[in-house]
Formats: sequence, C-alpha cells, structure tokens
Amino acid sequence: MSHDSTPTPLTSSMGTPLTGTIRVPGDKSISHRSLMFGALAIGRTTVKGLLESEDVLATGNAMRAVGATIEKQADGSYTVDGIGLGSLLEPEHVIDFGNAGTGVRLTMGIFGSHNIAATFVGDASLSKRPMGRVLNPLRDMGTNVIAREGDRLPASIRGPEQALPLTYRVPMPSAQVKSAVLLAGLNAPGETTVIEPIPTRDHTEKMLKGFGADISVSLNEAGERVIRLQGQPELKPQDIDVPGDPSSAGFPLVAALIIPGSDITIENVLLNEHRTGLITTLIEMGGDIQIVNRRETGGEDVGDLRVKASKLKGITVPASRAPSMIDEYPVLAVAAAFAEGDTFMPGLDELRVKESDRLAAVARGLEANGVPCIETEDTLTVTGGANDIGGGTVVTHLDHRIAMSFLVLGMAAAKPVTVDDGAVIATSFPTFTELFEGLGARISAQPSEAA
Ligand SMILES: O=C(O)C1=C[C@@H](OP(=O)(O)O)[C@@H](O)[C@H](O)C1
Ligand SMILES: C=C(OP(=O)(O)O)C(=O)O
Repeated sequence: MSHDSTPTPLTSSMGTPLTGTIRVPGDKSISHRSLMFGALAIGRTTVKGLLESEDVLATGNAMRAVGATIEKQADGSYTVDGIGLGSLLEPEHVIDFGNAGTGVRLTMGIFGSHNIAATFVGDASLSKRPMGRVLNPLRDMGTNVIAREGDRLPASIRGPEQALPLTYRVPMPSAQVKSAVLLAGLNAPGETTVIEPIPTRDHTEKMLKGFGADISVSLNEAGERVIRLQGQPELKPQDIDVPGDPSSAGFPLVAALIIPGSDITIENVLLNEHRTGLITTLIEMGGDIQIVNRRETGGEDVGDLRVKASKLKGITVPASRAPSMIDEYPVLAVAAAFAEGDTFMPGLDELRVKESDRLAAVARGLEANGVPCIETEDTLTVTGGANDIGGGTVVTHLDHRIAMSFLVLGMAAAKPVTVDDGAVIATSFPTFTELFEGLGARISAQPSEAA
C-alpha cells in the first residue's frame, strides 16, 4: 500500500501518567521471514502472532505471487502452504512493496536465484533507498538486473538457470544484505558463505536452521562472523510463535520513562541479544527497567519489561551498539531530550538510508520543538532538559518511526507536538494509537493544513 497521497496529521499532548499492562504486536523481522520461509518449505507452516502491518502484508502478497497460499484462520493465526525452494512460479504482475525495505530486499534475494522474471516497485520513500547493496551480490550470482539510476526502484530481475554460490563479505552492517545473499544461496548448488565483520540481527540464520537448512556460524581469526549455507536443502514447515517486537516496544518504553508517574508492563518482548541495544542504553541513562519472567520461546529469548518513570542522564552511546538498536535511535533521541546533559550518538551513517534520512529528520524534528541538538555526517548530540519544549510540527517523510517518536515527545513535552502524517504508522505498528490511548496518552487527529 502507498502513502503517497493522503497525509493524516496527528497531535499528541500531555495526558495522565501511563499505567497498565500491554503487549506490542509481533516482531516485524520475524514476521517477514515466517511468510518467506514458509513459502519456500514444502507443506503447511503455521504462524501465531504475525504482525499484520502493511510491510508484512506486502511480503505475504509477494509470496502469493510466486505460488504460496497464505490464509488467516479463525483463531487469528496464519497458515502458509509453501511451494518449495526451486519451484517458484513467475509472478504475473508487478510486486508492490510499499514502504518495506526488508520485504523487497529479502524477496529480491529469494527470487534472484530462481529462473523467473519479477519487477518490484515501492512508494516514494522506498524508491529513494539504495538497492545496489543487494543487487550487486545478486549480479555476482548470475542474476540479470535492470534498475533505475543508482540502483533504485522500480527494478526488474531475472535469475539465471543455475545460480552461482558466492562468498561475500558484507560491506556495511546490514542484516538485510546478509539475509538477501543467504536467501539467494538457498537455491544455488554448493556452499554460499557470508562474512559479517559487524554482527547484525541473526533471525535469518536462526530461522533457516529451524526450517531444516544446513547452516553454521563460526568466528574467523579476525573475530568476524562466518555463515556457511549448503544450497538446495529441502525446507520443512514449522510452527512459529512470533514474540513482541522490541522496536515497537521502544515507544511505550521511552514514553513511560519520560512521563512522570508512569508505571507500565510490556509483556512478551523479544530479547534477542542483537535487538536489545535500546534497553541497555536506557538502563545506562538511569531508566528503571526490570526484565521479568525471562524465558525461551521457539529458540528466542523473551521477557516482560516493567518500566517506571525515571530521571534520565545523558551518556555516550557506543558506536558498536548501533546495529542492535538501529531502528530505535529516533525514539532514543526523544528520551535524550528529557535527560540531564548531553547524549552523544556516534556511528549513525546507516540512518541516512532508512525510510527517510533519519538523522536529518530527527534533528529537524527536535529543532522544530525547541530541543537543542547537533547533527554531523554520522553523529547526533541531543542536549536534554530544555524548558517549554514542544509546539512544533514534524515532517515525517513517509517514515513511521519518525511519526511515532515525535508523538511520544508530545506526550511528555510542555506543548503539544504534531506530526504531518500519522497514516505511515501502519507500516509497522497499526495499533499504536489505540494502545497508547489505553495507557492514558492523548493523541488526536488534526485537520490537514491543505484541507
Ligand atoms: O533484517 C531485518 O529484518 C531488518 C534489518 C535492519 O535493516 P538493515 O539491514 O538495512 O540495517 C532494520 O533497520 C530493519 O527494520 C529490519
Ligand atoms: C528500517 C526499517 O524498516 P525497513 O528497512 O524494512 O523498511 C524500520 O522498520 O525502521
């Protein structure tokens, strides 16, 4: 689905303290992969707790286009009847991925080693994002590519009759690039090896193993992760229970810390070590966050977060932590606006190629609301504790995390905060507004300036 047409401004303002127990929707990374890997297995995969957001539904449609049957059941779970690796049908229409970077990049990997043609399009945000990081290794594996200037969407690919296995060192910290190469390697004979100098989320490796692939992870002498995948396995269907998304949990987590008197519990949050950088950082800043009821579900750590309003202090966030909290910097910057002193965030170059240039979008949003900050090429410094903040309108640039982060700012700021488009939130967290209203927050629709 595209958000290129009707923006829906939303305004948040100070309400009562947040209280209550909530669950956030299922993890986006695991949801995409559940549908993809289910489609590549032979037989029926069941998925409980699938994130029903626009990005994930776009992936479902892409898998249907190559022959998978995906259905919602009466109990809310999904079934995926796979067609099997190597047997994908050629899509009869253009595949529209809307706003979904993960969806399109991983799907290009899957289709790229199959001898079918496919054309991918996206919304204005996705059409600006670099696809060369995935298309280049696919070219090395034998895929033909025609893409717009700078390897942007729209792009068409046709896989070779037989893909070549590849050894590939991922040049930037990106789980999407790592995953796309591994997924292409699934349909190439022999071993595909991915070397990952900086570790990123490992859902592809873990879940492929669960689906029966022969995949191993080791460290080389330089301490880099080396992932070896044997091509052309027979993938076996799985029963998957998707835990709550830690990136979505970041919004109520930060809101409860900065709204005085708040005390909330967020249940069933994924605590995979490659995803918990925000929790670590907020605890270092003085946040009262207790992880309770830690347990393992389907090979992943999960737990409940008890969060109480806290006096935060500014810190330096190590650059090495960036991959484990890459989508959480916008909301961390909001927490930093309420901390005493400066919060320094280095190593943010990847933020420039997300749904928006997130480094610039966050800095402009903070400035519009009277929060002092300094943006450099790859760092952000936020000075917390300014009085009388809020009152601004934030340009979201079709970026769901910018919209949600600044609505959280408005819940704790002296003056209300407006985001120019709340419709984009459906990308990852369609129940955001009702969930926050249930905790006591105030969010209201505003007439668009153009109306
Ligand atoms: O693999 C994934 O599921 C994701 C990887 C990250 O992107 P990059 O790999 O581009 O950093 C992240 O920002 C995105 O929301 C989800
Ligand atoms: C970067 C994100 O997603 P994607 O790359 O899948 O569009 C995100 O959800 O913050």
